[in-house]
Amino acid sequence: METANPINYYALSRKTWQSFYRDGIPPLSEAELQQIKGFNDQISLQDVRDIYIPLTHLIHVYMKEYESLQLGKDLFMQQYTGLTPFVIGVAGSVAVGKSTTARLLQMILARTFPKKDVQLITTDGFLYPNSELEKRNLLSRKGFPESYDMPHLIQFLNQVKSGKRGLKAPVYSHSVYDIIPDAYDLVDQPDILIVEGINVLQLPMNEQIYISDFFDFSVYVDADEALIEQWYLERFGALLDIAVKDPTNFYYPYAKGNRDEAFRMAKKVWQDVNLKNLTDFILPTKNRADLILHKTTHHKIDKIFLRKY
Ligand SMILES: Nc1ncnc2c1ncn2[C@@H]1O[C@H](COP(=O)(O)OP(=O)(O)O)[C@@H](O)[C@H]1O
Ligand SMILES: CC(C)(COP(=O)(O)O)[C@@H](O)C(=O)NCCC(=O)O
Repeated sequence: METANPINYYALSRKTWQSFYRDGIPPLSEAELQQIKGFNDQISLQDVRDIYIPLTHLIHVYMKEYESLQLGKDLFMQQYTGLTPFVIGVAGSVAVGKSTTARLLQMILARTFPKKDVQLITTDGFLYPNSELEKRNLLSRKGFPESYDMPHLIQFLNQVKSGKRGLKAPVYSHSVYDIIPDAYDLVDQPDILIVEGINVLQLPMNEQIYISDFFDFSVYVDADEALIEQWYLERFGALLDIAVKDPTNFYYPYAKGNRDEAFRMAKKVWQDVNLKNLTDFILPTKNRADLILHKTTHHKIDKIFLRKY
């Protein structure tokens, strides 16, 4: 897989990155470490210290610039609009670890800036429900650009930026494999909103405005294809283990059936759907991100690319 364009990015080793802003940061408390382990016990706490803490400082630099530009614009226009949410996009392949990265970021930002309300949504919730995908003959295209209700997502982000209260983001469940009717994530005037999804840096045709127009900072989570496939299959295994106890789970029949056959099916879905989506529609958006986090085996971040301009 091709790496970031070296012309407009600083290529930084993990060692260089972790040397940024090391001083004066209080160590994570036992409760915070437990909280992180609580949502994924595989996460390396070394990564949290070495990668995510410098990252929050970088985001703070962008936030200061954002606030100052907003105030400057208000002064110029002789008006007061107040601060609008700072929006962070997290992009990357299916199963590369976007949602894990986004949750970590949410937790560490909230800890670093205790007065800021940090909220998180995922664009999976803006997929059309399976019934609608079926009508549009798109069931085998889940995750591709046309499977999302982009106008809805754009309108939603516009409302977030306009300071609207009590917004309801629809919710997708991997284990139901569909949108959950009547469920939602509340977005209520956050100071920081993290928007995570495979499509967040895409430039769909027929849209006057893109999702990324609402972003004040963006991250692309990157890794070699073979590793992402491995993580996809590991997650599939974990989904089967959960499903075996629940007949209503989408994966229940696979969990009860022959495990090798189930994995053969998952491999085919990876090859025909998610890998194709990665190659054709997700990877081309990588060089639009402000920061690229490159992961190697065991999800360890080994290289970081920071956009120069
Ligand atoms: N930093 C990490 N350390 C350990 N495991 C991780 C890490 N990030 C992701 N994973 C695992 O990789 C799989 C895919 O991660 P997930 O966050 O669900 O990806 P995405 O949101 O990109 O589809 C999951 O099984 C998750 O537990
Ligand atoms: C819902 C998704 C499009 C989004 O993926 P995510 O980034 O949340 O893992 C994906 O998990 C998916 O369901 N893809 C379709 C093919 C499949 O894996 O079943």
